[in-house]
Amino acid sequence: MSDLPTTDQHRERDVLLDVRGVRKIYSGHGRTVEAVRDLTFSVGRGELVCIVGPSGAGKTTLLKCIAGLLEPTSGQVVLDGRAVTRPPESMAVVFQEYGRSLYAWKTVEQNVELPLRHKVKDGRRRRELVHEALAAVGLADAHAAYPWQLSGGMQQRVAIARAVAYQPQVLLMDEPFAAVDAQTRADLEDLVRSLWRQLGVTVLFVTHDIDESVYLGQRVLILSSSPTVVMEDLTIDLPGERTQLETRSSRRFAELRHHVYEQIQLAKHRRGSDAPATPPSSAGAPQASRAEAR
Ligand SMILES: Nc1ncnc2c1ncn2[C@@H]1O[C@H](COP(=O)(O)OP(=O)(O)OP(=O)(O)O)[C@@H](O)[C@H]1O
Repeated sequence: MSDLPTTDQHRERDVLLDVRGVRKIYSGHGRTVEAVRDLTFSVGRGELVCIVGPSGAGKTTLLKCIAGLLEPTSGQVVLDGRAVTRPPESMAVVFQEYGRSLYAWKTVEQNVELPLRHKVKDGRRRRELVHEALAAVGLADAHAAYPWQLSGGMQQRVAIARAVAYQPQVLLMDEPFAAVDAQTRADLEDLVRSLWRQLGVTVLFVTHDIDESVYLGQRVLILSSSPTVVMEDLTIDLPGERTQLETRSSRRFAELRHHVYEQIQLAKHRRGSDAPATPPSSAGAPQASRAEAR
């Protein structure tokens, strides 16, 4: 590919999240696994950054370290100038398994309100936030339903509403749409982009799906195989206004997608120990169907 911008030549930006040399080694039961070797990158305030990498590359591990749910073996995560040592109030996480993250015996409204209870003491303000968040994800009418009465896509909307109601500075999403059908997934992708634009929240989105990463992101971080490093930090120079039909059928989308696909293929065989700091960009025809980084 001719002119792929890498984010090394970054514009000046206001860094909100700084991941500095994060390494994570799991040990126990006579086994040690170096899941993440050395991850360094930053995310600007209000950016939407996607992370793709081969299966087992340590994406979930990284997100847990960022969320303060896991302690890195070495390195540091800094949020707005402060080291993250436990889950920060200004972060919310949406996981893939919406079924397990919602309480079946609580209504939609109660599920969204729950994490707010310790953050917003004023009950009226809490209910306002809950209703605004449900309206923002198109579920205003479902507030009294129970999760099990909703489709998978609707349940994931509830999980997103819960994160949005919390008014986070940073929204972390770990393969949030992996378990829904293709049409629902497209709708939820558009929902994420519209909430991001509307709320000005900073989003870090982990996905296996190469098309999804290019469609959603302003940048895509491509990870190597485990032990993991950032192989490439790619700027997605598609227009800000994106639509499933037009954006995905544009030439630039195909070029970017092709490039990420190719890097992921390389990443599968390249471990952190031998990934170059800034790999070259390359050209070629787009791959066929929706590509997965597995
Ligand atoms: N609690 C744990 N204890 C030991 N090893 C672990 C633990 N969690 C993850 N690992 C190992 O760390 C590596 C990275 O796992 P992780 O789940 O972070 O990768 P991933 O990129 O999110 O995977 P996938 O794409 O398949 O979801 C894997 O080799 C995994 O087996």
